[in-house]
Amino acid sequence: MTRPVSPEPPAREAIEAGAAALPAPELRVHTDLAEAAEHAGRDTAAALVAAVAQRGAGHLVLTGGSGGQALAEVLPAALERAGLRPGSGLEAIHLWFGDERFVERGHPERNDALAQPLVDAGIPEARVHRVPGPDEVADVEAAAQALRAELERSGPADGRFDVIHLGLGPDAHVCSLFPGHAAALAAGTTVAVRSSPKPPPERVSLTFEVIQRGREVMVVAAGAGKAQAAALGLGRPEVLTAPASCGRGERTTWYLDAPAAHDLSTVPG
Ligand SMILES: O=C(O)[C@H](O)[C@@H](O)[C@H](O)[C@H](O)COP(=O)(O)O
Repeated sequence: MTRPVSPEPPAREAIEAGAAALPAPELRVHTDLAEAAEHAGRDTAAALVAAVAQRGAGHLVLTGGSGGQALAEVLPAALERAGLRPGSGLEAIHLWFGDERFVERGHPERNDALAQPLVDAGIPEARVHRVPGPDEVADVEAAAQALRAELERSGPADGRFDVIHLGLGPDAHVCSLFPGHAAALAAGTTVAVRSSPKPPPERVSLTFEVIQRGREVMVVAAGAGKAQAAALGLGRPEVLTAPASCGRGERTTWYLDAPAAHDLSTVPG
C-alpha cells in the first residue's frame, strides 16, 4: 500500500488538468510486444522525419523497461526505412531518456544502454544526452540538475520533444514517476527520485510538465501484468493513483498487446 502524499499540493490539480486538456489517447492493440514496438517505431520514424524537415532537428525521448527494449530492437531499421540515414538526417536526431537509473556509466542497469543500437546506426555520441551517474556527480539531485542544464543547453528549442516513449509499470508508473510519490508532482523539467519502489532506488526522471509538452507520446506495453495499469492509465487523469493517466501529449498513442488491453472495457468514461 503506497502512502498517499498529503496535503495534496496544487501541483496535482495542474498536472491532472493539463492531461485532461489534451486529446484522449488513441489505443492500438497488437499481436504481441514485438508488433506493438514495430508500429510505434514506424510512427516514431515518421514523426522524426517531419521534425527534421520542419525544425532541422528531431528530439526523441527513450524509455527503459520491456517497452524500451522492444523499441531499441526496431528503431534503427525504422529510421533507415523512413530515410533517416548517416548524412541524410540521422545526425539531426537527439536522444534523451525519460528516466535514468543513478548508477555509473556503463552499468547494465542504465537505460542509456538502449541507445546503443541507434549510436551503432550512426547517431553521433554528441547527440546522446546521457544523465551523469555517481561516478560523475555527487548525488542524484546533482544529476537531475545536470539534466536540467543539458535540456536548457541542447534541448528542443521550444521545449517540446517530438516523440516521447513511455513504458508502463504494473503500478501505472511512467518514467520514474510512481503512484503516491512526491516526485510525480514535481515542477520543472527534471526530478531526483530517491525511493523508487522499482530498483535501483535512485533515479532521475523527466516530469509531467515535460511529457505534457510533447508532440507525440507513445506508450508501449504488453502482458497481462499490465492490464490493470493500462485500464487506469487510459482512464481519468489521476496522477497520484495512476501516473500513466497524466502521461499525455499533443497526440498520445498506446500500443498494447491483447492481454495488456484485456481490462479496457472496464475503463471509466
Ligand atoms: O527505468 C525504468 O524502469 C523505466 O523507464 C520504467 O518507466 C519502465 O518503462 C517501466 O517500469 C516498465 O518496465 P517493464 O516493462 O520492464 O515492466
